[in-house]
Amino acid sequence: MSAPALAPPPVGAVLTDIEGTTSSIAFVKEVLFPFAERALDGFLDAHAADPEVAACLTAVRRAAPGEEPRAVLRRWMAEDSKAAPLKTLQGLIWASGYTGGEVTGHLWPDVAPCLRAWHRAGIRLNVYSSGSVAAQKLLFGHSSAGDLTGLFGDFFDTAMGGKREAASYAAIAEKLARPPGDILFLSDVAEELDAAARAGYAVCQLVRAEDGTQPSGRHPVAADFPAVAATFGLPVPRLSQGEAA
Ligand SMILES: CSCCC(=O)C(=O)COP(=O)(O)O
Ligand SMILES: [Mg+2]
Repeated sequence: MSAPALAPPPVGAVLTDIEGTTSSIAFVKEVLFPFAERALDGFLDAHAADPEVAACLTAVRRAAPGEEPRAVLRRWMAEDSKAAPLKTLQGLIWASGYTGGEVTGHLWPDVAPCLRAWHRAGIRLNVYSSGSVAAQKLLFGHSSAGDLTGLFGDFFDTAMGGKREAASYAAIAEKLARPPGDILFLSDVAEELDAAARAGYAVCQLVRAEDGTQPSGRHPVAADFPAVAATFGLPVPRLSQGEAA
């Protein structure tokens, strides 16, 4: 007789990535990034002296001495660099798009019902993205499912360290005052999951067909958030037709 499959240990908190996990890669690459690229010059012309913008430009000059900061920012955009000054500036630029109604934060239809059910069940929800904390709050605050910011406890960006470094996840667990094994990290990127797993987290790879994500073979996979819930013993809400993936 074969041994019964062991249930995974209960999850007390979820830490979720955004691009490729809660939201489509196409939204980030085809809506958000081009919006920031188009608006960059006008934004810098109007705001270069604002303290937060000036600090970003100083950081760009320090990172690429002798180069024109706008050219550096455009190169970083083309490379999808996760450099902090670029991410901060993108967030500041997106603010006008979200608040003016030009941009709505994309969420896969299965995401909000699960987040609400997990929150109701007392699971602490948190975000970790390369996008700045301000940009994360904009996306969830102006999302296709309404303002979801109240569901989240903490938002983390690369101020905690890179997403492919185990130390970042250890630092986040400390901030959340939880043992790493109590936290489930959700991402589409295998290297991020590797790092979180090294720090002791439970992990799950989101393999969303529409994004063309390939399973790494190194981690549990889920096609959507209800599949995450089923695998890790979290509440599974009943989805209406439009919310099913
Ligand atoms: C906060 S929304 C914009 C996402 C972004 O700028 C990005 O670089 C994607 O990073 P993620 O870590 O969410 O994959
Ligand atoms: Mg991602």
